[in-house]
Amino acid sequence: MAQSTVVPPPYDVDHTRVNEWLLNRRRPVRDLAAPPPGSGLRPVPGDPGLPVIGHGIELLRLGINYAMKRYEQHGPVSWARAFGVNMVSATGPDAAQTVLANKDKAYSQQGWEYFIGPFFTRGLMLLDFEEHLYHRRLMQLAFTAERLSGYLGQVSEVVRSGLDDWAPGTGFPVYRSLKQLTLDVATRVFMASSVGADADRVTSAFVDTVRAGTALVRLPVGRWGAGLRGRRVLEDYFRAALPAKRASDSDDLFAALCHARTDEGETFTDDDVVNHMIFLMMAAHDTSTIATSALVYYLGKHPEWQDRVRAESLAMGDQPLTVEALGQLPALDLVLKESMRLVAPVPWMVRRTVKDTELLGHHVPAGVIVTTLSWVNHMLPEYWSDPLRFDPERFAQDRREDRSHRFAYMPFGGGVHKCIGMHFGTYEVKTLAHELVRRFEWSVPADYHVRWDPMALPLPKDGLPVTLRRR
Ligand code: HEM
Repeated sequence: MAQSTVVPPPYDVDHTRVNEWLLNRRRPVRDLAAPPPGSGLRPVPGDPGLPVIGHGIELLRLGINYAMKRYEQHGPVSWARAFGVNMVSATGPDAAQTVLANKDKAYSQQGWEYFIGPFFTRGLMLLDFEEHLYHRRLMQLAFTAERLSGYLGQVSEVVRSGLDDWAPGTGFPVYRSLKQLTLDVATRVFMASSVGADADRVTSAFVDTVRAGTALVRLPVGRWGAGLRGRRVLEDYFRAALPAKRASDSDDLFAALCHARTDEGETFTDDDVVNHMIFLMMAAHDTSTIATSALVYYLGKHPEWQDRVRAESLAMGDQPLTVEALGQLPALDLVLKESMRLVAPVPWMVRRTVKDTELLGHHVPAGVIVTTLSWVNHMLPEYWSDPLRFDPERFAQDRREDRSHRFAYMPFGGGVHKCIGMHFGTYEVKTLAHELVRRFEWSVPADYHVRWDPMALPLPKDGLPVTLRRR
């Protein structure tokens, strides 16, 4: 595969001198580890960065821009030290495929464990191999087509009543408002309840647990400490709700996990249910909020697409959205795909090698953190025409640029850990968008460019203010 040409940053960073310096300085290249003699493998090139903090500052300040720079400098496989460990970047679709398809069983979820293990312990994404398959099979029972249809009806209800409360105006804070709405959806669909008086405590516990993963200081203080406290709040919350849920026959996801039973009689323990619920709430909440925020942003920037999406939704009338009805919104489908290409809600995926392995001809030793970078893959000009341009038609049948490589487009990951909530998440975001365009019109100034925070997940730094009008 030809090396990528220089790609401008896909989102703005502050063009301060410090950032420019961080982005452009070159350090002497060092090998990560010597390949076994006679293996014919090459070492992984890279460098450790500054003493103690390594390249952590660059990653936190520059995010994908920095990953792109390293790809240009070293190619698809390189290493850097950050957050106290050596990390190998597996950039580009070929590298992502090797890692995520994991044919050699060399890549384990212990990579996530290192960053978010203390906060999301034994969530599905943190389990490995046989144990993971066991839990995934059981959890799948909560995501059958029949269950999804049931959830979808509830999503529509919550979204419709939530949007009735929105007070339009100039500078309307899209991100915060969507985050509240997706939390309301999650508490209704996942728990058949409202977190009510606990809402603020539970919401901030989620925020703290998610942000803790990129703490530079991994001690029970500051960001890391807040994450640990957040985890305790969530555990107490779900554990207290568990007995009633076990006894109930409600149609929410929490109850579905309590009652999941395979033909062989396998079930989840109480601890399993609490761990899975905490992870699921996190996995569903931020990702959907970011995907919807990106979609709202691009529709605000491109009124011709907003009109097109609205025309389809208005033509559908007031009927409740079903799985089939959602399939009849092709423009919305294109726009959502393009929004998640331009802003991958989960921009990187983390693994750890459990044995020495080969990655695109490079020797990667056991015990190393390996990251695949979906957001970078979405931006490579080898796979996408004019990658920085908002161009939903690239996903249309006659172009299908996403088929250029199985791992060129991977907002939901790939391989055995591919997002189990992909269909639910897609329905939720489409429902939100459908109800939004029916009720409102919105715009952003022509010279406005949102900045996505490279900390943990890409959140709009300024909360994404738009001018919102009721139709
Ligand atoms: C737009 C919305 C979403 C996006 C972009 C997204 C993205 C992802 C990605 C990239 C992964 C793979 C991580 C890896 O391989 O390391 C993943 C895994 C996962 N997601 Fe999602 N997700 C979304 C919504 C949801 C929702 C709504 C749920 C639950 C209802 C959910 C539950 C999960 C779970 C449980 C896993 C772990 C799967 C496993 O390890 O087997 N996600 N998601």
